[in-house]
Amino acid sequence: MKKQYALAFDNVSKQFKSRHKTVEAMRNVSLTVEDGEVFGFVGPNGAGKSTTIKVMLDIINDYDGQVRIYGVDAHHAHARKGVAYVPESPALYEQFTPLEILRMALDMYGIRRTDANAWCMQWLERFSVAGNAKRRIRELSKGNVQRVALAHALVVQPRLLILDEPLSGLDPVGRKDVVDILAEYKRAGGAIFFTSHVLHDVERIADRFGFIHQGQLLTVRSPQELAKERAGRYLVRYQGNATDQRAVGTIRNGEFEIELPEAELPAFISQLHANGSHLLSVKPAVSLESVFFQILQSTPV
Ligand SMILES: Nc1ncnc2c1ncn2[C@@H]1O[C@H](COP(=O)(O)OP(=O)(O)OP(=O)(O)O)[C@@H](O)[C@H]1O
Repeated sequence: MKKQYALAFDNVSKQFKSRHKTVEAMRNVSLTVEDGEVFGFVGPNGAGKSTTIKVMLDIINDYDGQVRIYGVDAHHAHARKGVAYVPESPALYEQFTPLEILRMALDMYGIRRTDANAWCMQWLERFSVAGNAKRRIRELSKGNVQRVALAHALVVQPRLLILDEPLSGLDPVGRKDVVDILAEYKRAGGAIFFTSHVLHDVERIADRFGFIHQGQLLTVRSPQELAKERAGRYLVRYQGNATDQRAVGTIRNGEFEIELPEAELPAFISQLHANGSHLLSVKPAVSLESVFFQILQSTPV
């Protein structure tokens, strides 16, 4: 029997044409996400991440290739049965309360529960916004709106959750809470497709990462493969002169950061001392962005 994927992109291309130029937002993208898998879609601004999501949601429907959600062509609305989506900046009805919004989600998905109110409150509590359950959305902070939007997605217990930059707008505590909830959802068998242009806490729950650049899926890697690529690389922070072209900008006035392989550390540190700079810290490089740039450098686009 043919395997049924949560998501299957087959050779998908999308161009935006204007009078002056053509942008290839997706170029022959093929990828699959298994049921229960967490797939991180990573790429810089303008890489094609939102376009990919809009294709899944059929907001963009004039593309080449085929997209299937649980085996159903994404052009059909019923492909999105059991699929929930949270955009980067959720636009929830401002005049409603979080509790009303979650109740509406249950109605929209045709979910009837005798304990509907308690069930919704449970999800608002889970996202630490139960105290705001009866205030209007327009009175809530951006971070709390984001939490309500995530609760609104999970209250219907989707089998696939599509998240555009899920942690943007959340403080560190909020990010940890959300990642814990998503990890729980994954343990219960849920699949997630999330986009990110900066990687952070959410990467710990991903099973695989796809790297997109200029509409092209460059590679798909597991966290284990990425960890191997990061091994032996260090992030050096120092104060003083930008002694090396590779330093990635000022962190604060006069502070710099550079990523180096272990073999180059001693020479670099001696050079810092020699020109009067001060070493602030040396830590193993853990940023997925740095791996992304390595992939970019080693992949002909
Ligand atoms: N409606 C549109 N008309 C014309 N060009 C578009 C349109 N939507 C997207 N693009 C272009 O397609 C490319 C991919 O855009 P997309 O929004 O998918 O990138 P992204 O990876 O989501 O970026 P970001 O991280 O900034 O949200 C960009 O060059 C963008 O300018």
